[in-house]
Amino acid sequence: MTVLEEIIAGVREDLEARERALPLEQLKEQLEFATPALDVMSRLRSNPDLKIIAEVKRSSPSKGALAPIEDPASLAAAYERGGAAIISVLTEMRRFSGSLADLKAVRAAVSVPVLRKDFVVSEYQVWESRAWGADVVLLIVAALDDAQLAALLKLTESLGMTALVEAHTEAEIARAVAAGATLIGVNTRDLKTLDVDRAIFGSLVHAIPRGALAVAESGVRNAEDVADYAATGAELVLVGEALVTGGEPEANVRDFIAAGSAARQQATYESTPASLDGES
Ligand SMILES: O=C(O)c1ccccc1NCC(=O)[C@H](O)[C@H](O)COP(=O)(O)O
Repeated sequence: MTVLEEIIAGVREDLEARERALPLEQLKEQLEFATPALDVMSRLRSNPDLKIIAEVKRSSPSKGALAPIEDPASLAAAYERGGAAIISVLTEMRRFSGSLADLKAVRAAVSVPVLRKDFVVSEYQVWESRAWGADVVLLIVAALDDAQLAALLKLTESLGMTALVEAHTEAEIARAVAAGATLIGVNTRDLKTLDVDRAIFGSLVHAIPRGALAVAESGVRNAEDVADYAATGAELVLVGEALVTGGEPEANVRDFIAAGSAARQQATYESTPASLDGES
């Protein structure tokens, strides 16, 4: 079994227990009272800067324990003060020490969109994400077949949420596009081996259509890495470990945005015909 398959096996077991405790029909009733999800794509498209998705991440299969994060709401509030466009909350319990309670606490603490970062393999989890306050749901192409991906994306959007559809290869990006994804992530961590290769983003970004937004995920150690992703075409960068272990989360998010935005501007300038000609 790959790491991804092992994680998903555990996710399915935990999911069965939650479905027994709260069947889907009862869960749907809770949504009648939920506030609508935020319009994430409009917010993202209205801002030309490099945007940071800042993650609440206690532990991971690749690194083990990262940070205790006793108060995820305070961490998320610091990320928001630093300018994070989206707060990502890992809700998987066994390997990432996350929970739906973290998602709810973060939702209550910030006004920016909140991403439920988990291994979504069923419609129940999509309904659940909305019920616990998510605006964005992660859908991992490698974890789903084409029919599942299309159905989960459709359900996510029908509930007013946005799907961050994550790929790791050109073929997976093609599947994300075929399913109708408009927010497409390239995870530079191979979820089967856990190896990180940041250069993968630059080599695959051309496959993401212009109408979609490109997200570089994983492996950021510092502002320079954010700038490198931005220079090669990232509109958003998802950062976990560097923010939870780096201290000063607010200042670090701010620095990452500044470095990424400067690199984006430089890349745009260099690609305009006038600048190539040396004209002003
Ligand atoms: O982080 C892991 O080790 C991991 C292993 C298996 C599946 C998913 C995993 N991480 C999820 C993520 O995508 C990252 O948390 C996210 O991109 C941030 O990565 P990083 O900045 O490298 O912490």
